[in-house]
Amino acid sequence: MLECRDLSFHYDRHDPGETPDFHFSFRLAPGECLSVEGPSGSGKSTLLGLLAGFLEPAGGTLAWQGQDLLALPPWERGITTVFQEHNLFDQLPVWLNVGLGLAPDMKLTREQRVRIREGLAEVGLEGLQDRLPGELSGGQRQRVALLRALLRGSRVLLLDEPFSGLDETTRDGLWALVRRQKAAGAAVVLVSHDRDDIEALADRRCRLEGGRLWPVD
Ligand SMILES: Nc1ncnc2c1ncn2[C@@H]1O[C@H](COP(=O)(O)OP(=O)(O)OP(=O)(O)O)[C@@H](O)[C@H]1O
Repeated sequence: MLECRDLSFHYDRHDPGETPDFHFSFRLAPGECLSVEGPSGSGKSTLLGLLAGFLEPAGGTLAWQGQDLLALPPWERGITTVFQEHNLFDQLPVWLNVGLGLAPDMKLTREQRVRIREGLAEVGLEGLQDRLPGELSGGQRQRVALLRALLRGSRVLLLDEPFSGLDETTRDGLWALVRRQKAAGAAVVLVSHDRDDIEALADRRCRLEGGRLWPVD
């Protein structure tokens, strides 16, 4: 269970802007997907940043199966985030960019190489394994980043509008990969406004408003 209890945060500001203080609480079982909707500026990236460990909360608790995650740096939390920007390594070919998810030291086993090749085919990138990210379209780069995150097999996946702008076939392939991760026990937080994505993947929906998460029926 991913358990987030009154995880709170506020930005230091000098202006009297309208950004509220944030207080996030939710529970997410292994294999479950929670979708988060909310208007621009409502705090969706802030929520993901707190969960991933890129922002430090002012208070509250965050635990996975009872283990305190706040005590751990981002890379030890077992959480993988896919942001809107793809964060690929420009100097590495596609297959190695994906491989970094499986072996951060880039020493890939035969099985891992096979898994990468299969994964690339599943998301419609067959034959592009030797290209550099700069030689791909935006949608292709998005698929590389997603595939890297999904093959990593993290216990918690944070997805920020991951399927926007993709054609249906590609999106279906990526949905299938996310479902497989769910079946393997990953808890997924999906930031999305896309009704199809939400219906395809989310077990529960919530909305971010006034700095808090509210359930949506
Ligand atoms: N570094 C910062 N300093 C001060 N305020 C910030 C900072 N980053 C974000 N904010 C404010 O915090 C609020 C939440 O921002 P956040 O980026 O989490 O929203 P969001 O829901 O992800 O928005 P979008 O959908 O546009 O990406 C906004 O009002 C934003 O102006």
